[in-house]
Amino acid sequence: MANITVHRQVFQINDLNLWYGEHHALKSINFPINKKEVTAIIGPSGCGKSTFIKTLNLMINYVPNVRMTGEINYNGQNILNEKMDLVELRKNVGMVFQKGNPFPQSIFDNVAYGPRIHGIKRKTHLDDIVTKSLMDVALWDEVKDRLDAPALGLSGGQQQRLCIARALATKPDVLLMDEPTSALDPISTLKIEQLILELKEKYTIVIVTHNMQQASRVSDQTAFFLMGELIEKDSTSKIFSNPSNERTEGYITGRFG
Ligand SMILES: Nc1ncnc2c1ncn2[C@@H]1O[C@H](COP(=O)(O)OP(=O)(O)OP(=O)(O)O)[C@@H](O)[C@H]1O
Repeated sequence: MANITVHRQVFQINDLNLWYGEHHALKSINFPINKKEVTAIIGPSGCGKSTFIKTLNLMINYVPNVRMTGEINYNGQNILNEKMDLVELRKNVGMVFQKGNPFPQSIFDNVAYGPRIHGIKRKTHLDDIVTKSLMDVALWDEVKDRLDAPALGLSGGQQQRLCIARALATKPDVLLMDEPTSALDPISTLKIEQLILELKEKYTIVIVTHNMQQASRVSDQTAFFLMGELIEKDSTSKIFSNPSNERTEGYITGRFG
């Protein structure tokens, strides 16, 4: 029988340290991220949440004077290895930011952007990808009659769903979301949360959030960061009902942060 290794973890982070110049922003982080689960990263401002999520597809490499040690194993391969193909990595590990940031192009071209970069040119193929990606984020019905209209004409919540569709169009297996609803109204926020719950059937999702209700609503695992350290990571129900560390409890009960 073939020797097949099944990775339940998409990422395994081992002893990850990160410095911005002299500032030690991530301190010896050890962290498995499970496949097809939602992992929430919580913690007070400046604790390293955004820094951490940006290491997972090496968007952090765009920041000058960053140094890292340790390992970030993605499907068994250490992405800190110099030979890593970053275009391929970011195709597989997509990212959505705080504010929807569509390109100043049409709705169609925004979603087709990634597939085109990866060499898909045939119109019918692009049509299929764009339709499916927009359906996946429940935006299709709202935009199907105006795919050639500028994406910047959409509402904030629609722009954020469009950016999720743009990330999905390259068929990633991980979706990183850095405070994806912090600029949205409550109804748009609920739509994104509903979407996250649907997307986890197919994707592994890591979400940074300041909103603890949101973490408890959408995530399976929660990790609490404080001053660059991972204080505790556990199932979301355990973190919010009976955390092991008193600093986690202090944060989730609102005693600090
Ligand atoms: N480009 C940078 N250069 C230097 N220091 C940085 C840089 N980006 C972040 N830092 C510092 O690293 C630490 C972690 O920042 P990070 O943005 O990851 O925190 P965060 O938990 O995401 O905060 P917030 O919730 O406010 O977004 C902070 O002390 C921050 O000032």
